[in-house]
Amino acid sequence: MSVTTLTFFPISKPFSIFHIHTSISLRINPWPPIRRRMVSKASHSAHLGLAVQDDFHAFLEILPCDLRNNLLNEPKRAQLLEVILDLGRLPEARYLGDCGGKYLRDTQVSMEELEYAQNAVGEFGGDNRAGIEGTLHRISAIRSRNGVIVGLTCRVGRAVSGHVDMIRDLLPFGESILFVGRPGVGKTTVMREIARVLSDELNRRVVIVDTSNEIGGDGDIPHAAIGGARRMQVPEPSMQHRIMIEAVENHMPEVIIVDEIGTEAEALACRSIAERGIMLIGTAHGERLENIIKNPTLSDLVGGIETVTLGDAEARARRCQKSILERKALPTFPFLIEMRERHYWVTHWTQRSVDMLLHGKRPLVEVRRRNDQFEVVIERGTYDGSEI
Ligand SMILES: Nc1ncnc2c1ncn2[C@@H]1O[C@H](COP(=O)(O)OP(=O)(O)OP(=O)(O)O)[C@@H](O)[C@H]1O
Repeated sequence: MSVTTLTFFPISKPFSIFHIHTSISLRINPWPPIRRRMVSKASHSAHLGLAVQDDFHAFLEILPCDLRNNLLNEPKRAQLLEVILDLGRLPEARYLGDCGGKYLRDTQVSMEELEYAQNAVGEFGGDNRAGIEGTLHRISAIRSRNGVIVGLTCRVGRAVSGHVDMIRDLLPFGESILFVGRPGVGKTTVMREIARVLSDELNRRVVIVDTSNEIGGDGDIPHAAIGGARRMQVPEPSMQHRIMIEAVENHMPEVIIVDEIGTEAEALACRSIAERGIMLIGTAHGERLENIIKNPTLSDLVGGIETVTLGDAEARARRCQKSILERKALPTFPFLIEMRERHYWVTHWTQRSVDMLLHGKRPLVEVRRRNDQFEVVIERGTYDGSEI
């Protein structure tokens, strides 16, 4: 995969988020002309400036007894992503970033231990995922050919508050935002907090279409982390698009939040919802904007692409080939955020970035990151995307 680099404009004096955004119309140009840098202080002060709640004891309950103490006393507990239990193999803990993985004991996982874990969690859905009632943890199963569970990936779910400061300034405008990034980078976690901020602080009517109960947690009463946002459960993952439309038709939302947009039907449902003026907050698989542009199923989210044949004179004037790629329509999501790391995000104004990438140019983007004081710093830079 090609590496994307960013070059920054020099930083001048700081601006407050409020000052910058009150005077702009996002549909015309989201980046104000003289912005170089803006800073917001993280509003919470527990782990690294964020308030993190992880219901860790409930997570430990589903694991073999001898692993519990081991994990409870682990100094890297805040970085723990998931515990892997595979039949006949050593149980493993996986940590964020460079921390890697670690075996938790030197005896293999037994069938009894897997059965114990299965009994301790809720029912597995069509996507082979289950949860622990009242928590945000996600348990995913691997089955044998005859349907028996032979492996479990137990992911720690956390309610984090303060993380949304990375994009808090974008939320009041009601423009749809698509998050992309590698698995585990924190997309679902931030969507949960966005749901809370939009419903409780900005008083929007928010509906979460929660396909595997990952955003609102397991059980029929959603987790407090989503604030006053309402949550619609989805009986089968293949019905996600239908529930999205049902949410709009029956519950009059101003905002729809949906994780893992992955099929053409879901992409179409997003377009139809956006055309009704409803704000969408979603995630899609892919690490970069280019991945979405090149993905035939998902490219509609960023406007879609088509091949256009130019006349001889036009091609000569533009100094390009006669067949070129153009964006087909307005993007469903005016903003696309590449979550490169938990605290390092690249924000695209989708329409302009797609056009420029299709023309072989490097668009201007906003890089949002936390500095050493854990403040959010926003800088503008040119994006060095790979060739489309
Ligand atoms: N800001 C944060 N602080 C602490 N832990 C976090 C933070 N963001 C995410 N996590 C933790 O990282 C793990 C992965 O987060 P999350 O499920 O949100 O990732 P994701 O990008 O949605 O992954 P996937 O694409 O696989 O669903 C979880 O255990 C979550 O609790």
